[in-house]
Amino acid sequence: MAQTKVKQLAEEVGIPVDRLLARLEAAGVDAKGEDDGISDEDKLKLLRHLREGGSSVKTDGDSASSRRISLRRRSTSELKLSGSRGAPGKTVSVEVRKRRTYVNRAQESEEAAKKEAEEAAEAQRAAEQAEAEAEQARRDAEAEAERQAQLEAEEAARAEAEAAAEAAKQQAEEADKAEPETPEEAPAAAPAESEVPNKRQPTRAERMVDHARSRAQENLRRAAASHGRTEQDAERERERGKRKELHVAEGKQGRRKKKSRGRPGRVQMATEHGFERPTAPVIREVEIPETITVGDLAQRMAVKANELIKQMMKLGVMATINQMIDQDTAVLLVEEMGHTPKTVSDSSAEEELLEELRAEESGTEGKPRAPVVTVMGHVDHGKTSLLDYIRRAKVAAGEAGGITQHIGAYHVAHDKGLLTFIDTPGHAAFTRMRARGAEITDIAVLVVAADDSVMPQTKESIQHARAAGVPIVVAVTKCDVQNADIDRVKNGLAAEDVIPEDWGGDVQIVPVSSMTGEGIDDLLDALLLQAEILELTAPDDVPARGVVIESSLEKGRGPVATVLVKAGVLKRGDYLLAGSHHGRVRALFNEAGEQVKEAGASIPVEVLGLSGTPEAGDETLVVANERRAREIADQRDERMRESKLAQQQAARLEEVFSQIGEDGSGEAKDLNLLVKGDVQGSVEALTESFRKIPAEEVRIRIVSSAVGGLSESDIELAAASNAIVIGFNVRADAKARKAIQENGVDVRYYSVIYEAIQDVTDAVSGLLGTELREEIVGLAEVKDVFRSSKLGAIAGCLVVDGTVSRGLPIRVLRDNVVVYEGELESLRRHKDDVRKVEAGTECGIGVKNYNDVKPGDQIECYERTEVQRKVVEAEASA
Ligand SMILES: Nc1nc2c(ncn2[C@@H]2O[C@H](COP(=O)(O)OP(=O)(O)OP(=O)(O)O)[C@@H](O)[C@H]2O)c(=O)[nH]1
Repeated sequence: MAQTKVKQLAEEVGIPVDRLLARLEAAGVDAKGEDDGISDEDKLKLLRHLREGGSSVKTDGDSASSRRISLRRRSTSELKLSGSRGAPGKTVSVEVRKRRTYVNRAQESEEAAKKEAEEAAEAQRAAEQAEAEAEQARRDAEAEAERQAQLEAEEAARAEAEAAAEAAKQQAEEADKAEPETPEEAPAAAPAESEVPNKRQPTRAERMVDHARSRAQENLRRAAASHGRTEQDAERERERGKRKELHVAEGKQGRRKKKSRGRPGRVQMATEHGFERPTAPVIREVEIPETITVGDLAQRMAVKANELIKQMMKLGVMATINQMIDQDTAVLLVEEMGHTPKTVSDSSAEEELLEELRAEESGTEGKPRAPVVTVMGHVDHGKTSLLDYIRRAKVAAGEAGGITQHIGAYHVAHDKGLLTFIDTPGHAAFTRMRARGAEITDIAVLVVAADDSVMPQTKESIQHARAAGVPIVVAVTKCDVQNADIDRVKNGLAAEDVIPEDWGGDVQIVPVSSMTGEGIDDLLDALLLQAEILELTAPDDVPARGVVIESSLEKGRGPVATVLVKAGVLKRGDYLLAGSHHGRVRALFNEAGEQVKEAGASIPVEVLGLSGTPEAGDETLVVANERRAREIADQRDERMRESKLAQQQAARLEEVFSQIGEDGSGEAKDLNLLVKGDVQGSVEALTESFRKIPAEEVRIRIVSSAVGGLSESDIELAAASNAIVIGFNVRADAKARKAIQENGVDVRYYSVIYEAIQDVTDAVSGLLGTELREEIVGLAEVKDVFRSSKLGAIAGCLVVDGTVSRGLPIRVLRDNVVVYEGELESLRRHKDDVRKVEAGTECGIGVKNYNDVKPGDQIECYERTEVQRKVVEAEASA
């Protein structure tokens, strides 16, 4: 017979061993200890006893406990999460506690129902708790491990859910199992069990199982979503983070890595991009100077330099980023890239500045200023001695040590006023200054030695002064010498049309001696008197401007420039522009070597602080700031470089007439001529004839006429006076030829007087007319030739230079030899008729009445323009 031990039975029914022993004793079963065996018969005995009223068996419990029996079940399971990527694994203990109490419904049906509901709720809570723990475990796992862990978490969640479901199922089964037993085996101990088989018991079990299953499914779904989110999950994520996508990554959120959501409480910044994609291409107005680098142009168009270089390659131009391109090319490129070009002159900034200065000066009243004097004359006549005497006697007078320094100019305080002397004697310096456009001299002192009278250079000096329109005061030097003859000097001067005052003319003649100092004060008086007549004034409350007299690079001082102020007051600290250099005036020194704070009109000063050494004759301007100074200096530098390449614009005979009225004034224009001939007779004949040419619109001026070959001085005078040189049976010497080349002076040689007169006559009367000049505007290379029944031979070409336009005359070249001249009949691009085709573009060209065009030929497209006709070719090299 099968025997169960008391202990086992007590465990099975869930009551203490003592209590079971008491009940067994009451039922008459002989069982003393927990290890005593109980047979089936004993069990039935106990059951019978219990049915018969065993419920009232007194135990140490209360009466209520006799009416019910509680089954407690605790199941513990372990959830093992293996770590990934080196993270340690984790074990989560899951404990499910369940308690079920069976109540005798016969006695407490209502109460039992209530209790049952509570128990069911408790069971439900227990299951939920288990699931909550599983959920927590899943979250932890999610945080610690990534994809691999998720997969395992999925597994674990499923296992756990199944465990929970299993637990619930087991419980339900147990309840089911208890059902048949209860009415027979333990009616007293568990009277409620007689009622267990009612309909509610299995329903509840099923419900719990269903619930556990649905939870398991939910867990599964979440686990799966953690590494492959569904659309709803993404939406939820967006909602949670309030994160908005960039338009550039639309629909690509799945690619992004999960990022930290920042510190709690931190203000969530909008992550939307600030840049908005333009809706239409931006068309810019691009300023184009006369020359520009590729890189700079690209920057102005806001495109990458590479893009621009590519575009240039398309047009057939190979260029690097730092390459300079001219304005025309730049304009073409800007148009090609869809922007609007705006050409600006290199001198625009300077013009603007000068315009401002002019406007400022025009409204300002001029103040009297000292005259600026230049000393000229024949060699050894005493120019340097005179200047030295004045400087020594007048500048250094009263100064300690009497040290003076040569700065190119100095000023003298005489009893009656101030005078400024240019310290470089001779007309060469004077002319050079003039040639550079610097008209700084107010009065010319013509030095003539009393013992020598008028000499060739005296005459030249007179001509230079006249050409510049500068009044002359004659200083007859060496009056102290024995053979001094002032009357002879006066005679010589009168022969040159310099008439002394005492002879009824307007030229003051002052005898002086640089040895004794005799007459020096009279000379200064005469100069001041002349200045008074000239009424020299300059505004002083305008930005200072002046002219560079000379400059040098000095050790320890840097670039030093002597500037003669023409208007305004130059001060220390001013931003000065001098030629193509600029800088802030660091210090100013006068001719005595003393530092001064400022210098007004007609005062020469040494300026320290410039970026380089400007050239004599360069204009200086004070500008508002360094940026402007640098801008204009750069433009001037650029212009200078260009002018070195291009020949200086000198007057040309054929342009004389065409320039009439160009300035819009309608006034007569001067035609300056410098005449040199082999003999006096021919020179006189020429000058007389020129003066007699009837010209209404052109006024002929003979700047100089002399016998002899063309000298450097002649060319300099012609350049400074914008004169045309007429050489009759004479040629230029080597120095003069060099000067001709440098200055671009128009020199014409004749051997027949009539021809010279005729040319000048034609020039001033406009009879030179115009001639047609050709300009090649485009060149195309023939790549292939197609035959068309309608159009004949069509040359498939690539335009390699310039522009090929319809309606212009063309030439067909074979090996650089013209083989045909004609017209362009058709110009096509991709079967479309076009008006013009730019360089770098392919096109089809049909040549009118010419079918013999071959691959390799070149088609030149040219334009005819009218230009002033040239009379006689200058033979400068002769
Ligand atoms: N007795 C006397 N001699 C003078 C006078 N002026 C100049 N001399 C002398 O004449 C010579 C030439 O004088 P410079 O002053 O050198 O003449 P310059 O015109 O400057 O000469 P270059 O520089 O060669 O053009 C010198 O020996 C002087 O001493 C003067 O007024 N009286």
